[in-house]
Amino acid sequence: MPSSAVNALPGDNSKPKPEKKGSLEAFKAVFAYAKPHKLAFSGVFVCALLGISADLLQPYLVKIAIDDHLAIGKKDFDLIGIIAAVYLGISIISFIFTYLQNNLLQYAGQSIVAKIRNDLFGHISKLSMSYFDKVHRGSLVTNVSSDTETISQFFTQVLLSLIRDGMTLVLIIVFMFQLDATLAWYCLIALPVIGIVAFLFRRYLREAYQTTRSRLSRLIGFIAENLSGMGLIQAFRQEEEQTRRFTEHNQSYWEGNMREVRANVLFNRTFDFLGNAALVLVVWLGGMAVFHKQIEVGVLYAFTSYIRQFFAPINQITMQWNTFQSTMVSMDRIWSIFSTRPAVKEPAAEEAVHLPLEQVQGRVDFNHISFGYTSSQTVIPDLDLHIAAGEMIGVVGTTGAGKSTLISLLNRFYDVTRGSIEIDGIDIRRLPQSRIHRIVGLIQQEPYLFSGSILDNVRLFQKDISREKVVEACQFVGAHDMIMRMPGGYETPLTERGSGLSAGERQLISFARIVVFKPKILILDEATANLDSQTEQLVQDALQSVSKGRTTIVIAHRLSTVMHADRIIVMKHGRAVEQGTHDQLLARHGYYAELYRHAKQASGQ
Ligand SMILES: Nc1ncnc2c1ncn2[C@@H]1O[C@H](COP(=O)(O)OP(=O)(O)OP(=O)(O)O)[C@@H](O)[C@H]1O
Repeated sequence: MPSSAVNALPGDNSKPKPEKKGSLEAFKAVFAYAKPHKLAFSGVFVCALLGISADLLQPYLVKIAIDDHLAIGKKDFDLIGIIAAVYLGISIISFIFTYLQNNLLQYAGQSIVAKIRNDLFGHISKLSMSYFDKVHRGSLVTNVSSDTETISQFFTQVLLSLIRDGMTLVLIIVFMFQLDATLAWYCLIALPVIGIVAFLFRRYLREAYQTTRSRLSRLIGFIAENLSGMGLIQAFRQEEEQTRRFTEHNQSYWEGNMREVRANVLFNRTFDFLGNAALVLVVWLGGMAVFHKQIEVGVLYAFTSYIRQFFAPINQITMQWNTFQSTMVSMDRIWSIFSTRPAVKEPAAEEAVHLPLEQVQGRVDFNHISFGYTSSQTVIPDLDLHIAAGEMIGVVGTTGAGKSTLISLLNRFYDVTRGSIEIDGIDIRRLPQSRIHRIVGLIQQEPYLFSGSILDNVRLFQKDISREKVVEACQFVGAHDMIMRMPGGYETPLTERGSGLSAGERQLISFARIVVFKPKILILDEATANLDSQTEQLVQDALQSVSKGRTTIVIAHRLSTVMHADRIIVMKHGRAVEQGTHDQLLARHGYYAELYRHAKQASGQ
C-alpha cells in the first residue's frame, strides 16, 4: 500500500462548517455530556450568586460609612468598626465562594471534556480505513487534542462568564437604580455604544481566530507527517527543504496569532476607554448632582465603583462570545467525526454468524469480487480465487497489481463493491469484525509494536494470557534467546513503534503474536522484505513453523520467498493472470517466468 505522502498538508477538515442545523445538533450533543453534572452546575450558580452579592455589597457598605457617618461628622467609632468588620467578613465570603465556584466548574468542565476525548478516540478507532484515506491524521490529532480543549473553555470560561458576569451585570444595575435612578439611566446610555463596538469587532475576531486555528492544524499535521517520515527525509536529504516548509507554516501561524492578538488588544483597550469615558460622565454628572445636593457624596463613590465593575463583565461576556464562536467551530468539527459512521458495518444481529474459533477450517473464497478505493478507479475488476484450508499461497505481481488490496479486503478494512469473500463458506460481511480479526492474522512489512513491554506486545496487553505461554511462543519462533539477551528480558520496555529493536527482531515478535493468538488464516504482506538474507532465513524458519495447520497467504516481491508455496497466484492489474506451483508456472513461459527471469538478472545469477 502506498504510504501517505510525507509532505502533504492536512486536509481541510479543520475548516469550520457553518451549517446551522449541524451546529445546533453538535451543540445539543455536546451539551448532553453536561447532564450528569447538573448538581455541580447548580452549585456553581449558587456559589457565584453568593460571591457576587458579597462583592457588590462592598461599595454599598463604604457608601453607608461615608453618607451616614463620615459626611455628617458622626463620631460613632464602634459602628465604623462594625462596618469595617462586615467589609472584611464579606471579602472572606466572596473569596470562599469564588474559590468553590471555580473548583466546581473546573471539575465539571474537565470531566466533561475528558469523557468527550475518550469517546472521540474510541469512535475514531472504530472508523473504517476509507475514512483514514480521506482525512488527514494531523487534523485528527488537532481534533482530539485542541478542539476538545476549546470545548473545555466553553464550560470553564464561557459558561462561567454567562453565569457570573451576567449575574454581576444584573445586580449592578439593581444596585445603581437603588442608589439613584437618574444617574443609573445615564450609565445605561453606554449600552448601545458597547453593543455596536462589540458587533463590529466580533466578526473580525472570529475570522482571525478561525484562520489561526486552520494554520495551527496545518502546522501540527506537517510536524506529524515529518516525524513519521523522518527516516525518508534524512535518506533523501530533505531536511533543509522540510525546514524551509516548516518555517513557512510557522511564519503563517505566527502572523495569524499576531493578528488575533492585535485584534484582542484593540478590543480590550477600546472597552477600557469606553469604561473611562462613562466614568468621566458619572463623575461630571454625579459631581454636579452632589454640588446641587441632589445626591450624597457616598452615592457618587458607590456609582464610580459600580461603573468600573459594570464594564468588566460586559467586556468579559463579549470576549466570551468569541470563545463561544470558536467553541461552536470545534463542536462542529468534533460532531462531524462523531456523526461519521464506519463505512464497513457490523452485521445486523439477525444476519450475524458466530463462528466458533475452534471450528474454523480456514477456507477462503474470493467470489468474482471487484473493488476500487474510489468510484472512478477500479483496482480489482473481477477476481475469482479459491484457497483451500491449510493451503500455502504465494501472491506475486508488480507494484500496484492489487496484492495488498486483496489482503485489506480479506481483513474487511474495506467492503467489496461486487461479489463476495467467504471464510469457510460464510460471507465475511456476516461475521463480526472482531471475529474476522481473530481468524485472520496479518503480518506486515513494518510490524506495529506498541509502547509497552515485550511481554505485553506479544500478548497484546491481554493479561489473561500467561507469561509462560508468551515465552513458549517466543521459543517456538526463535525469538527467546534474543529477548533474554536484552537487559530487562520479557519486561524490556519497547519505545514507540519498537524502534529499540532491529527489523528482524520486531518481525519475530509479531510472529510470536501469531503463535499466541493462533489465527487460522495467516497473511504475510511483504513480511520479510526489510530483512537481510540471514535474518530472512531466521524469519522463514519461523514462518515454516507458524504456518503449519494454517491457511497462509504470502505476498512478496522476492520470488524466492514464495517459491515453495503450494500455489502461486500471479497478479496483474487486479486480476489473477496465472496460478500454479513454481515449476508449473516456469513451464508455462508466461508472466511469472518473465518476472522470474528479471529477478534472476537483477540478482546477477
Ligand atoms: N488507500 C488507497 N487509496 C486509494 N488508492 C489506493 C489505496 N491503496 C492502494 N491504492 C491503489 O490501488 C492500487 C493497488 O494497490 P496495492 O497496494 O494493492 O498494490 P500492491 O500490488 O500491493 O503493490 P505493492 O507491491 O507496491 O505494495 C494502486 O494503484 C494503488 O495506488
